Amino acid sequence: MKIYDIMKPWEGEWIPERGIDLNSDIQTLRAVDLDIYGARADVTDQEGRKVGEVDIDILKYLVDISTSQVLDSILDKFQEGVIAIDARGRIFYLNHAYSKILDIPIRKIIGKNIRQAEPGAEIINVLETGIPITKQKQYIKTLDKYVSPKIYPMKENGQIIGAVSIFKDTTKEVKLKEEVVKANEIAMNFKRQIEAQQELSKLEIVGKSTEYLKTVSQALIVAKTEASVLIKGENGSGKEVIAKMIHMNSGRKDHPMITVNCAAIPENLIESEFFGYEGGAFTGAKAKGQMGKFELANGGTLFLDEIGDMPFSMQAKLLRVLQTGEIEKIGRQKNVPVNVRLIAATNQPLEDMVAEKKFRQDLYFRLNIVEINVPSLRQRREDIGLFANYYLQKYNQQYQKSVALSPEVLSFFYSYSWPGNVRELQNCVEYAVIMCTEDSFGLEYLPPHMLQPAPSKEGEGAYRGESLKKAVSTFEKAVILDAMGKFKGNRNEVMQALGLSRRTFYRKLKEYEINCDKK
Ligand SMILES: Nc1ncnc2c1ncn2[C@@H]1O[C@H](COP(=O)(O)OP(=O)(O)OP(=O)(O)O)[C@@H](O)[C@H]1O
Repeated sequence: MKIYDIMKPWEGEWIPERGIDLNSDIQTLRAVDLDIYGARADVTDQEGRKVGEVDIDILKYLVDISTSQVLDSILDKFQEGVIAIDARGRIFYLNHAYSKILDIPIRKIIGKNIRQAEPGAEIINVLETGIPITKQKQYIKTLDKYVSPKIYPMKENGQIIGAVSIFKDTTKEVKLKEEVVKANEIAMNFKRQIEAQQELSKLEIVGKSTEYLKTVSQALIVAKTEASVLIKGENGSGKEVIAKMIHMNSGRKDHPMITVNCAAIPENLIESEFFGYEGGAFTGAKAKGQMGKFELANGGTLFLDEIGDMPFSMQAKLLRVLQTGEIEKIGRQKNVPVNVRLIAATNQPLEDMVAEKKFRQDLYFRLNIVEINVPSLRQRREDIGLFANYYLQKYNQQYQKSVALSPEVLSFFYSYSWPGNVRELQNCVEYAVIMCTEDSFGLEYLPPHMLQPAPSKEGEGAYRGESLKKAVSTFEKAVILDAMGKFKGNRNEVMQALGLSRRTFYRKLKEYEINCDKK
């Protein structure tokens, strides 16, 4: 502060004998030097003319409080910690708040060099660079505290003569804010879980375990975007169910969702299945041509199930469509633009397949913008009872029966590993409802692969009063369902084990309405 900041201006003309220069710095004055003045001192300009007057009492007071002792007592009233170092880094001042916040007695560090007392302290950087540092939040791990430091260089005539750091203990505020954020997150998760549950009941989807609701809420979030989604999960865990949910909650819900099971299409037909062809494009082609899945899904969603089974050559073609937004229809000169959202699903470790060069890395990245994992039934055991009752009701209705679930079967269900997941449970309940001739089914009615069957005389009890044709179909369906469970829903293995051609196999699935064909 300068003298002119506190002087009372003088309007008359008078040249004094002695006065204080109006540019004098108050801090540089000494109280004893002011004793030569009376009650007032004259203030003079550079030519020695009186330009004002100052009250000596006030001036002496201000000179006094600028001594370090007074400053000390003021700084000591601060709740903020203050530390000051000189040009060499020696600590010449710190207040009690500093000592309290950082839990260091003053005597331990006063007079020491900051480089030894606190190596790596930010104030050293400020001393060396002259650039101030302000931080909203700095964590002190050893004390589990947060501070918000403001560190300034002290300069005189452009030279750095020291640095001062002022910081507040913000631990309570930061922790409170963190609590609030956490509470919001919990509320948000809760809200999402409620939304997920509402969505499930709307779509007749079963599941209330936290793991499954998490998957459902992720699906609902991603549904609102246009991002490609890769759904991962074991066979029969419900990947297609999640894909449908994404489609039904997206802006494309009024357009079709077309499902392609990449494993079910023979390699030589896959291109025409995807892109379609013009009439007469090749021998055996339909006269009117055929639309491919991309065209059918235009405006909507294309769900590529078992993407890991897509032939490598086809992967390149798919990638091109994703990059250009156009398809090359067989037999057509001009490319056809398509607007399709892609959802892919796999039960194979695609990352490993990429490493083994069995799956294109560029396509993998393109598909895997968002990844959703569907938990296996083992990972959500609390849903097992729900599913069991849900399917029991469904198949009792379908087969006009009123079979109940015995407690021993239910407890077996909870302990079983369900390698084929929801589909296996569904097939198992359907099988049991078909086979059961009693009011409630016990373990003996479960598909044989799940348990060691009790030895029985061949054919005993096989006749149940129905025609041979009906009995054969019932048995055939049960065998397919059982094999589906045994091979965890892997259709290729089931086909092989049952000695069926791909065509016959899919025809039988259709005929018996076995729910695993992605059509
Ligand atoms: N949450 C659920 N609620 C009701 N049914 C479900 C649920 N999840 C799966 N399912 C049923 O389980 C069966 C298998 O589901 P889905 O076809 O979606 O599995 P997936 O993982 O796509 O199978 P795959 O690996 O064979 O392609 C279907 O009949 C489906 O309706």
